[in-house]
Amino acid sequence: MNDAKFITFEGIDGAGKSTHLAFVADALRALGKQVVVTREPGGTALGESLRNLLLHEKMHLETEALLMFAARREHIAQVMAPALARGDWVISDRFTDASFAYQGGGRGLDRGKLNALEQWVHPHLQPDLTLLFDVPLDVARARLDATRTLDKFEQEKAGFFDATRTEYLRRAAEFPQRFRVIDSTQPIDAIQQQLRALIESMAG
Ligand SMILES: Nc1ncnc2c1ncn2[C@@H]1O[C@H](COP(=O)(O)OP(=O)(O)O)[C@@H](O)[C@H]1O
Ligand SMILES: Cc1cn([C@H]2C[C@H](O)[C@@H](COP(=O)(O)OP(=O)(O)O)O2)c(=O)[nH]c1=O
Repeated sequence: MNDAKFITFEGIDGAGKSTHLAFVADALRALGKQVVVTREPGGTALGESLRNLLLHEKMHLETEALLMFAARREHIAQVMAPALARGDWVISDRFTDASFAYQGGGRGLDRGKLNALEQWVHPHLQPDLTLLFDVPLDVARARLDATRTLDKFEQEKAGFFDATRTEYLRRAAEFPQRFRVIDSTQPIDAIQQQLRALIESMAG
């Protein structure tokens, strides 16, 4: 039986997604699942080239949205769809909710255009579970400042992340059946306990 599931990790930069990705993958493997861990933008050779442009070059807002979806089209064709078809679990560090949150919320691109791109690129594919790591902006900012050199998105101002976070939370309310909002101000251990329980219930 193909019990493959598609799980996405979302949140503003510094919320803690990457910290928990490997944990969830390991927990699933311990339950006997084959797991593919991937990320967006990226996940394929072409997608990683597009990621490099997207994270470092200035471009028109619509170019940015189109390239995000171009990378996604390739990612679905080469990695996600084949993995799900053979029964693997797919865990992606970001997916289309990020386009709605960053290009839509953060940059103000019309949601209708994003809906059209989503309908074009993946009319039938949606995550089974989307983990939204939610933190106030000042917490995320302090975590980023402490740990890394900032890319194009991470250098955006508070207003951008405020709008990004608001759009993520709006989508979580719109699609409650697949979203789980994780209070990412909790200690890492507490979050992982919660994630373990979720994964165990999902993996049956
Ligand atoms: N719950 C947490 N409590 C304290 N620090 C955290 C927590 N989650 C993540 N961090 C730290 O914050 C930084 C950014 O986390 P990261 O997982 O890279 O965020 P993201 O992938 O969402 O941008 C890392 O140094 C990480 O160790
Ligand atoms: C997938 C996606 C990512 N992004 C942005 C969000 C992030 O700032 C950036 C890269 O994501 P991410 O992999 O989370 O960055 P990092 O490795 O630094 O944690 O791309 C969008 O703006 N739209 C999208 O559709």
